[in-house]
Amino acid sequence: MTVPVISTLSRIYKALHPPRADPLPDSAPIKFGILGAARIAPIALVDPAKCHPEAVVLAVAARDKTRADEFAKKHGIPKVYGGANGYQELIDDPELDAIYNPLPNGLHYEWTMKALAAGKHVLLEKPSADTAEETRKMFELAEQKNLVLLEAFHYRFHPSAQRVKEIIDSGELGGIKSISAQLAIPKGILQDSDIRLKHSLGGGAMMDMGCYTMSCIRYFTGSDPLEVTEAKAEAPILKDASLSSETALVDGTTTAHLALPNSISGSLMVSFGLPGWGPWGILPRFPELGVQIECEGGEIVYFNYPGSWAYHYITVKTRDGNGRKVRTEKAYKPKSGKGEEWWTTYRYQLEAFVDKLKGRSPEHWMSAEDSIANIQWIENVYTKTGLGPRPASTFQAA
Ligand SMILES: NC(=O)C1=CN([C@@H]2O[C@H](COP(=O)(O)OP(=O)(O)OC[C@H]3O[C@@H](n4cnc5c(N)ncnc54)[C@H](OP(=O)(O)O)[C@@H]3O)[C@@H](O)[C@H]2O)C=CC1
Ligand SMILES: O=C1OC[C@@H](O)[C@H](O)[C@H]1O
Repeated sequence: MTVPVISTLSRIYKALHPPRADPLPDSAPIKFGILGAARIAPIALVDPAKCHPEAVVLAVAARDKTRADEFAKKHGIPKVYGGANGYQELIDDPELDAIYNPLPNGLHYEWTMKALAAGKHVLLEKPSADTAEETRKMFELAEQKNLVLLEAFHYRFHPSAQRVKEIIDSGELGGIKSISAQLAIPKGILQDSDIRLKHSLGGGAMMDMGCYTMSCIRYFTGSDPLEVTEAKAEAPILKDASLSSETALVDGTTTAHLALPNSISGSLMVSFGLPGWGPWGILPRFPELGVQIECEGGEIVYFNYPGSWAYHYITVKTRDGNGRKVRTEKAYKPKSGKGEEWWTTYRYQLEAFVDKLKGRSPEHWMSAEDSIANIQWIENVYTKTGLGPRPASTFQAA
């Protein structure tokens, strides 16, 4: 027991404090600029770039210049843009090759379109945009301009997600009968001011977390749903929940049932506010981070798909004439191909993004069609709940 705990902790430590990679003498690094001093940016791009020999974060922009300066100083980023035109100045910087867009969901479309228009490749945070139509337009522009656009579904790039897919596709367990995915955190974690709770910024649990569950269901079954058969959104979790329309349209918890081809049933549950348990509900609940796949000849439980780099397990239960067998697998490093045990999901994702920009074939990718279908089915869930899709951007592309 002691050894696995120590090896897990040392892997997590190394993932969060990655060794610096020296630049390659014969391959210029891809120079990234970051839109906004977002909380996700350090783990999703700054740290992965430090340990990638062909990536460097050269610039950051924030609405408030002081905030941009502080972020740049803390993360060793040489160039800073700030103020009302800061985002546009960053995008127009001729030294940059690629833009990382971790803005609130409702701003993904506008700033990705602007970045592509300025000739920059874009690594775009999930969910791609507020609507499928916006997502389609972004990918069309990227294609027209021969630029790379990737929705940052980092979990997909991790060997553990690929191992689960490999087990399913091997046919070892027979066809899938049902799949269920959850992503939920205990109540009290999000501040009322969080972008996830603002309808006008594309907030809502189905957007923020549901995009993962929808993506997992579609990826592991290898198909799009046929129908959202049932969907229910529960009240917002804001402490001062006045029922203004902005607040009332943000789902704190959503559950949905999906019909998929081959009579597969899918279900998802996402929440920003799992209630406590025990006396008066004072004991905090553990986050729900799993995918369960029931097949004709057994079952797979994949725990912690969004944070698989830190810790995960894949339990495979098989049933055959000889009874039941259970095995547990872990996959921090691919059996073949590039990767290290300590690489985060984001580091694997960056490897693929840089490979694509360098004209190499990434080992894994997420296609435009995949991103468009994912947000379309999120919209379909919202429609079924009665809340309706998130508001389309008012930005008009030139
Ligand atoms: N891949 C992953 O694991 C994760 C992805 N995400 C995604 O990343 C994105 C950002 O999430 P997160 O980092 O948690 O969010 P933050 O609130 O920390 O960052 C959002 C950034 O958007 C900028 N911004 C611009 N306009 C507004 C506005 N009107 N209101 C608020 N912020 C604004 C702010 O930049 P400025 O500094 O200029 O003020 C801020 O830094 C989301 O799309 C989210 O879904 C989030 C967490 C995990
Ligand atoms: O991308 C994300 O991953 C983890 C979640 O807790 C978070 O809200 C989301 O933005």
